[in-house]
Amino acid sequence: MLRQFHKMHGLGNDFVILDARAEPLEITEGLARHIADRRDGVGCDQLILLEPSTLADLRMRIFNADGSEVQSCGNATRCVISLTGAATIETAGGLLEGATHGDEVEVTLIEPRFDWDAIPLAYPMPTNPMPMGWENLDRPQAINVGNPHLVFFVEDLDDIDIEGLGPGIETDPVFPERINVNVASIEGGAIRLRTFERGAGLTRACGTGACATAIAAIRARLVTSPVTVHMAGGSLAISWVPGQPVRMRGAATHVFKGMIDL
Ligand SMILES: N[C@H](CCC[C@H](N)C(=O)O)C(=O)O
Repeated sequence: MLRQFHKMHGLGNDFVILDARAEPLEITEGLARHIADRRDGVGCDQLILLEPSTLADLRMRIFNADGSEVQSCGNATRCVISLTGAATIETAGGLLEGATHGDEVEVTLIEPRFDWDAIPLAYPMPTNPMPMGWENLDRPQAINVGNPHLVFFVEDLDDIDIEGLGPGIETDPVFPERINVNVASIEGGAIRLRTFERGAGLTRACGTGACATAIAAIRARLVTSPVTVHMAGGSLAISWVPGQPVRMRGAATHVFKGMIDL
């Protein structure tokens, strides 16, 4: 069965978006992996499935390149708002709101959660920072912004082998749902970030990673809100004050429309 898809990206973090609001579509882990495959499929970091919602303008489901279905995706949320004009989006990570401002999209995610069992961690432990380390990365903050993130601050990003360290941290048993790994440095009041994503590996940008890292930096008084987060694919403006939802603003790019035989 031929289905139309949209190829989009948020600062180089790329997506295949299937709109199943009019005609239902079942996505298995294997089908998500196939579509995401950059040789045998269309190729993307995450597959995004749009469905009807009784709570919001639409429901957005997120499948990582490894096929795992997860709760939230900041960059894809901006793309879906830009593509559909939706103002509210239901996700497994919470109800999100957004609006387009010129060629940028602003999204209000959820109020972040910090308790060990909200990340989740496998057992009670402080999360700010966690009393743990992996080689030359230690004492990270663990934050849930709809999906789980670990944030390390380092002096020099270029000293860190994030592709070598990422998989072992992502799958450490202390994280029963695995975790997204963010490594950041503070430069001139802004943040430079690289993210090894759960289920997708090193991506050119991570929206929820930028939110979690900005929150961690504000909590540690390393920066003040709003803060710019620079990533390989571009920059996001993040705003957050304790007790409030986190907000991000940045670009969303439509690349092409295609057909796929499912
Ligand atoms: N890898 C993430 C999902 C995609 C998040 C990222 N692409 C974003 O823009 O937030 C996870 O497993 O929670």
